[in-house]
Amino acid sequence: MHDEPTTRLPRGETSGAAVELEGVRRSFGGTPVLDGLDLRITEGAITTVLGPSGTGKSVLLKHIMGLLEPDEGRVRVFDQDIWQLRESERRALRTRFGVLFQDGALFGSMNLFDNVAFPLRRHTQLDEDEIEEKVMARLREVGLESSLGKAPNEISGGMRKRAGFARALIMEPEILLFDEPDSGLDPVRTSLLNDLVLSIHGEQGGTYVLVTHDIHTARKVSDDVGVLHEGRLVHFGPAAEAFDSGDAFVRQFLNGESDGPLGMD
Ligand SMILES: Nc1ncnc2c1ncn2[C@@H]1O[C@H](COP(=O)(O)OP(=O)(O)OP(=O)(O)O)[C@@H](O)[C@H]1O
Repeated sequence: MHDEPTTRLPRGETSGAAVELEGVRRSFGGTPVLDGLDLRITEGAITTVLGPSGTGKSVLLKHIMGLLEPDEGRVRVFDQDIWQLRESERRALRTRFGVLFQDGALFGSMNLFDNVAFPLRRHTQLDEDEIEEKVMARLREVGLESSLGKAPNEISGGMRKRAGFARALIMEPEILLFDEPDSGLDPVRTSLLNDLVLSIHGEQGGTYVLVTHDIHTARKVSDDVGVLHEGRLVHFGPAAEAFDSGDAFVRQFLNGESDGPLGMD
């Protein structure tokens, strides 16, 4: 049984961070994936974490949401150390997150309307008229109101991402996590999705965290950029600075060069 989390700030004071990771270590089968990672995600900002395939970007998102517990280190969400909370409090904290998974993670047996309505039907007492109003508003925002009766396999990859975005927004999350929103999309559709991310964030605010290996996405949408390599952030700061970094790995990765410390393995 836990008392009030010891790391919570005095009432009325906030750190301005939506999420903070401090010295987070996590291994799988003896192999370190996160190796003393520090990260501060500013409330209201769009933060992008870039890194090569298999560096632990998805593992990082799961730590941010409290789905994976670090072997060492702390994760604070809205100034609460989430592993000092009771399970019920942690579950309540997770409802403040929305997630857009790589493939949209839509239910194949449901049309788009029912996919977007699903969290409301499951987690709220709203009646069907109220649900319809909210779902239609979200589908309109992402330009899918005329496809509401379609199944996920009847629409394009870009439309599936947008439907996943609408579903991620439906519970009005304060923090929205995007796991490679651009994977599998061509450059034009990636750019259109990024425009949509920016316009919805501009209208509604909230804290967005994207993980991606697409530097164009990072350039376009980010306030802050972190670069993950070998379990740590080798760079973190305002987007403009990331692209001028003197670090050899950061420069190689962000400029897509074959020459540098990052090899084929
Ligand atoms: N539950 C798990 N059990 C064992 N190993 C895991 C688990 N989750 C992740 N890993 C390992 O952690 C490493 C990082 O995986 P992760 O999916 O976070 O990478 P990523 O950067 O998101 O990759 P990609 O860009 O290819 O999606 C991989 O080697 C993966 O096999």
